Amino acid sequence: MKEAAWSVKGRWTDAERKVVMVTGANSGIGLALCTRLLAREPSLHLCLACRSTVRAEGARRELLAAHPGADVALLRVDVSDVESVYRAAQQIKQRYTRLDYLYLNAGIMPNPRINWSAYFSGLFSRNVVRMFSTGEGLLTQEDSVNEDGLQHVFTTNVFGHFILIRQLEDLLCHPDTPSQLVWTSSSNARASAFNASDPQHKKGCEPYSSSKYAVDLLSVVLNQQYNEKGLYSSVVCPGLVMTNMTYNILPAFFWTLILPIMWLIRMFTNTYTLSPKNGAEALVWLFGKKPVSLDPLVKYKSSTSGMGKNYVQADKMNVNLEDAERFFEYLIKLEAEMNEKYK
Ligand SMILES: NC(=O)C1=CN([C@@H]2O[C@H](COP(=O)(O)OP(=O)(O)OC[C@H]3O[C@@H](n4cnc5c(N)ncnc54)[C@H](OP(=O)(O)O)[C@@H]3O)[C@@H](O)[C@H]2O)C=CC1
Ligand SMILES: CC(C)CCC[C@@H](C)[C@H]1CC[C@H]2C3=C(CC[C@]12C)[C@@]1(C)CCC(=O)[C@@H](C)[C@@H]1CC3
Repeated sequence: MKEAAWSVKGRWTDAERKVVMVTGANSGIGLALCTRLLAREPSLHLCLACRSTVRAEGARRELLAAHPGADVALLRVDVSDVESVYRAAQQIKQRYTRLDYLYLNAGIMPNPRINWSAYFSGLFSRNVVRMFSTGEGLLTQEDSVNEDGLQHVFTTNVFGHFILIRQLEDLLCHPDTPSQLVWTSSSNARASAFNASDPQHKKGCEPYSSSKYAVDLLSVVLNQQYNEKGLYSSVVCPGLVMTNMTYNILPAFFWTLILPIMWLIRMFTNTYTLSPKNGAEALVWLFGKKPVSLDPLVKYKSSTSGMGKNYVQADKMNVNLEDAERFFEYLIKLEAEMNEKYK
């Protein structure tokens, strides 16, 4: 770290201290991750990258209440707004000389709608377990366009984070001391929801599924491009977790009402992690894992057994490598346009 101003409570951060940044850290899985990381390694420097200063300060207070000595800094960034990402990256470069972990966790699923006819026909099909564990075909969303003319879901879940990584290359790429990117993807990521000719999903009605598949593709290419430079990327699925995102699909009282059913479903699928703490399992597990020991083609899934035991399941991803390369080229082109506009 560079400046005294960023050492909370007037303490300097020494070179050994790991620097961890989490986007979307003020609630849900992001906040649970921060809590668990501090419990595991109290000495780390944690930076909460959030769009709302008020909510970020609230999260920081909560973390400090549980871990009074913790070193927690805040950074304002709206990942749906490319200009905000460039500004944030500038600030990060002024504050830090390196980033050990960058958790790319912020994400949205706006205006979700349940396809009830798919739900009821799925209930009596062979795919019922898959339907409940991935939500495949059950949800549609209504996307919008931001001021740059970019799709909102794509920018928030993928592109804003991509720009952040590219802007922070110097802090992330140290071949002797590798850094790790950890994406909060989803088992809802589906190749058939992604169209390489329409990577922003302008035409479809499943932008969330498409964006999470895009994350999976991107992570694969990032590993190809950056491993030699000391940067590694992994994708995680936290399972189905009760957070603001899921309370946006169905009201909180409904989820509470069907909680016994969800515990029952847990007997058949280990993906109903339900609490943010359980959902953060794979994200915490990756912290401290040697990046070279990780498989770039695997999605690490937080899992909770019927008896409530947490563990991580490694599932091979079904990604199209040609689409991955084509998508990366698309991102690089779009980045060049944004660089011209904002740099
Ligand atoms: N809940 C679940 O079942 C699952 C969630 N996930 C993924 O987990 C991640 C975390 O979601 P979850 O904890 O569930 O939901 P939450 O809504 O609780 O958390 C989302 C976080 O992202 C932040 N965020 C959203 N938009 C932006 C933005 N434009 N700029 C900066 N931050 C932003 C939110 O901030 P704010 O408070 O300001 O809105 C919030 O802190 C997401 O990527 C989601 O797709 C994946 C699989 C399952
Ligand atoms: C469980 C109940 C009796 C009925 C609930 C039906 C649906 C609302 C859920 C069934 C599977 C769920 C699911 C998700 C959302 C809610 C369901 C569709 C996700 C898509 C939420 C976000 C993610 O990223 C996925 C991992 C979830 C997969 C399962």
